[in-house]
Amino acid sequence: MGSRRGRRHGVSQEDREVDEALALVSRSSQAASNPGAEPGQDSGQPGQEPGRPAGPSAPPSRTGATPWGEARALAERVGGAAAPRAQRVTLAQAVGQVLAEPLDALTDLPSFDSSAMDGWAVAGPGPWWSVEEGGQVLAGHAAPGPLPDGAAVRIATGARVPPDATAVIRSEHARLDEARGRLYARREVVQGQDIRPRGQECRTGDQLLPAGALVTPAVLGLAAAAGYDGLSVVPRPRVEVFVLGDELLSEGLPHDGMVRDALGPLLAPWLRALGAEVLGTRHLGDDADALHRAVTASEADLVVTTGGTAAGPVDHVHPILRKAGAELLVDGVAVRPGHPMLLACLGGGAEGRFLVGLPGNPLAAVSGLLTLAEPLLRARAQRPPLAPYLTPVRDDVNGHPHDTRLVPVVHRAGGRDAEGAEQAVPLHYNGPAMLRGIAAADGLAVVPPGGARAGQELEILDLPWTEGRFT
Ligand SMILES: Nc1nc2c(c(=O)[nH]1)N[C@H]1C(S)=C(S)[C@@H](COP(=O)(O)OP(=O)(O)OC[C@H]3O[C@@H](n4cnc5c(N)ncnc54)[C@H](O)[C@@H]3O)O[C@H]1N2
Ligand code: MOO
Repeated sequence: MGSRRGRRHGVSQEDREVDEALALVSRSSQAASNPGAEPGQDSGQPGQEPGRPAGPSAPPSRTGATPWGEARALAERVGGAAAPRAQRVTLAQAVGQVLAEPLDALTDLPSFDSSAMDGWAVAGPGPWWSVEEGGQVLAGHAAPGPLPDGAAVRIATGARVPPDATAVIRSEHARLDEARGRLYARREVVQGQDIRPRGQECRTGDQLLPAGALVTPAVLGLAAAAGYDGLSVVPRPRVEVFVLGDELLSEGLPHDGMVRDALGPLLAPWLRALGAEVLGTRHLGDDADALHRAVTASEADLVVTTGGTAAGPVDHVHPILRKAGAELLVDGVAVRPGHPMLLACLGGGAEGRFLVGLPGNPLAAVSGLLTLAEPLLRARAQRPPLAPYLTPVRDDVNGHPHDTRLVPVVHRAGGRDAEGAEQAVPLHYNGPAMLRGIAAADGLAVVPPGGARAGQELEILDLPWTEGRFT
């Protein structure tokens, strides 16, 4: 706390008043109804109704904190400001990255006239005589010779259609009189049927996908079919995580005032799900020199720290950023939880190297991850912006008088109203030090200052596992 620009050291009277007011409301009206809420986090101002803007008696807004939407937009801008050079990688390495160049077909597809079915290639009207007893044209085999008019030859799906063949008849639609060596069609034969002509899907040079397309497993298949052995992609942003705090344990039960490090295990896979390459996660304790050395020596495009963003005696993030000559771009965001989060530029030339300082409280850290790291990484990897996604909220949600709130919700898995329309169900256990709510959630609802009424549409930030899948 106290991390707003120009007054990082100490807590102002104004800040104390805000938090005391919120804590009182929370204790009197929230605690009983919402066991998971924490003082100052799940409450509106006294007497305030959800969905109403803060009235004249609302505590004053904190100065210097960047509005939530502005902070996200700024993180996206700096992330996208300098496009990193394209990188040539194998197909397998490219999955999950973004195409740096359009995917142009290197060949016609199919690259030869091919049979769509197992059956007979025929030339001209029937009945046909079999070209050679037991003869057949198989996929991948040598080019067959021309088919004389009136002839038929067995053919397999994917095999080259002999020159001069006029149709393919599926085996189940043909009858072979073996004694006479004659082939009869059981139904009308249409010129060209079940022949896939060369270039049906694309011609050499056709654009199959534009630059910027996400390389999905389906894109890998298409690229391979179209002749690619590797792809030119936008490199994944490299991220290094420094977990701060002497009180953190890496295993076993919490004891003696120590707590388990919840962010080390959470951040690397979450960052990977956001498209980053994670160089490593290191626990640095509360050692300012070690943090300074680690931040200045890091080769990452983005350094993510956890904890130490406030103004306590061992909160070293601001001092080491000053010492490193970093430029603070965002120093506190008007969002709960997570308001002490910060974004700094560490220099690094045209492309820029950045640091996102996540608050130590675990849900506050998730809030910082989605507010600052996600847009920065997305823009740097040149992934397309996400269209805002709105859904009505099932229940009233208390808001902060001035700040945006991010509240864990379930919206895909089971949140439906009587008519079956999707709705977001706000979850309890959403205090800044709690992960119980977010662990059960598939999104975070963006609650405007003043709160929201049941039925009101709120923006939802999807979590990477929203659709029930995670790799
Ligand atoms: N006087 C004030 N103090 C605080 C304020 C305030 O407004 N005035 N704001 C509080 C808020 S809100 C937050 S968020 C935290 C942010 O503080 P820091 O970023 O400096 O975080 P720490 O002090 O290092 O830790 C806070 C809390 O989180 C626990 N923690 C830290 N790292 C981890 C981890 N990896 N895994 C699990 N838990 C972690 C830590 O033990 C503390 O309990 O400041 C408040 N203070
Ligand atoms: O409200 Mo703090 O920002 O716990 O997260």
